[in-house]
Amino acid sequence: MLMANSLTHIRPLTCAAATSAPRLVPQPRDLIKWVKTEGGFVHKYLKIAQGGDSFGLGLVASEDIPKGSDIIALPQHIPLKFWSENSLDDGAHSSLIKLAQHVPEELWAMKLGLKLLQERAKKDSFWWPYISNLPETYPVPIFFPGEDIKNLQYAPLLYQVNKRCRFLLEFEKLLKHELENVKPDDHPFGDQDVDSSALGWAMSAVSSRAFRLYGSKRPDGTRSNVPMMLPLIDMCNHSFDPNAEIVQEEKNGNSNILVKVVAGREIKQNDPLLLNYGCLSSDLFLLDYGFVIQSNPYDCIELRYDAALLDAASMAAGVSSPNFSSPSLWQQQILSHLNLDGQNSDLKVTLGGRELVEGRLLAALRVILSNDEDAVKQHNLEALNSLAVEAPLGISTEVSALRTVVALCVIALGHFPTKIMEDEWLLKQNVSPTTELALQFRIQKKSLIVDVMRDLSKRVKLLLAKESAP
Ligand SMILES: C[S@@+](CC[C@H](N)C(=O)[O-])C[C@H]1O[C@@H](n2cnc3c(N)ncnc32)[C@H](O)[C@@H]1O
Repeated sequence: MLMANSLTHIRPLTCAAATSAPRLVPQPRDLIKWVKTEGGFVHKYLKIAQGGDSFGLGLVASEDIPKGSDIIALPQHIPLKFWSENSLDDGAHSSLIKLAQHVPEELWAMKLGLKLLQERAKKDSFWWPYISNLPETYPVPIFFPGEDIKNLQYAPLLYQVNKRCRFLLEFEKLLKHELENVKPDDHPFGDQDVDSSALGWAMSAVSSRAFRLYGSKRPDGTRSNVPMMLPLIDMCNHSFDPNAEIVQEEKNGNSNILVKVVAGREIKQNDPLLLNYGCLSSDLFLLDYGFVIQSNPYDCIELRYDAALLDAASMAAGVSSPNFSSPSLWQQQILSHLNLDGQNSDLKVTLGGRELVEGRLLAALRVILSNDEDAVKQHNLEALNSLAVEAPLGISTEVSALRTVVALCVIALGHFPTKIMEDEWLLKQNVSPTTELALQFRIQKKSLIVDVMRDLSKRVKLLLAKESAP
């Protein structure tokens, strides 16, 4: 928690503008004009406006825009990438490359963030009109006060937040060490100090705004996958039901790839332009983007496949002597096929999302609770993994398996220190924006568990009704 506290404030660079999303400078350049001046295309009915409750700014149609229209097109030199066509091959660039080598692949946003910081520190950066339009702060958990990190109440997310905070603090030290004796001309940040707060700002700017798109062609004809910041396009807010999409268009062979936003359907006057950022869990939306989506259909909760816990859950569900802790040899073999047993097994399983119960967990429950080797061997793993395949090992095994999951849900809910009703009450008090996000997040997690329980209980009822039908 202390680590996160130390990242609570980013470098105070400017005074905040009177909008819900203060920008790096109070009156930045007109982004639409800049894109047009640089040879980009912007639809005449597009404007930047307040994006709705707590969305910050967004893009809005000032008149109806027909389906299929090009709305924005950026020529190749406008997106900000780690390797840009217009990067100078100088000492500062080589120092940046060296620093980037210390960033783990999973924190790719920090790598592009280094480039963003370099451009932010440059006096005459080509991208300054874009950078000055970026938000001054990001409501992501690495900047939450310690109390609100605790308020998230969900261990897998707390783990990720702490990991990112630890990385930023370590990286700050590494940067100081590596740049100690660098000549001012070779300094990647124009001889300016970069601390963990500035690194956190850059990492969050990238994680909340960058898109991974096709890069230039490799010699074998395939294209690399390159994260890039897309000025103006990144003013679009998110929806799982978007009205626009990003397409890449090759012009003149390989030399110029346009990145475009095209209307996926008619966009009515005053409608916001919305893109789908991806089918992501609520953990990623909060960690990378700093917002919480109500009833996210792609959210799930993580559990550990733990034999003792499963025995306890099964007994609570009415199974007389479950053998998760002592599976027979044939059951153990199936568990290793499911990667739930043996060296390097992956014991992280999930509930929720499209699958409702992760296939590997469902198959393990069915197999262990069945105890009938012949019956199990009549099915392939695909069938055992699927909730859509109803009761492959008989109704009584299926009921035991589903009830065990319901009991697991009860146990998981018990790990949260507060109940949904208490959280909802707290949300109605005058809480800070970060407390509000933490409360919304944990309400969503708990609601997801309740929804899984409700769905599975319904399935159990239907199965029992079928069993007792004449
Ligand atoms: C790519 S930027 C979009 C432009 C941004 N609203 C701005 O003011 O610059 C992504 C950020 O917009 C906000 N945002 C986008 N979609 C949202 C949504 N559906 N709900 C809440 N906030 C959203 C979040 O702060 C997110 O990190």
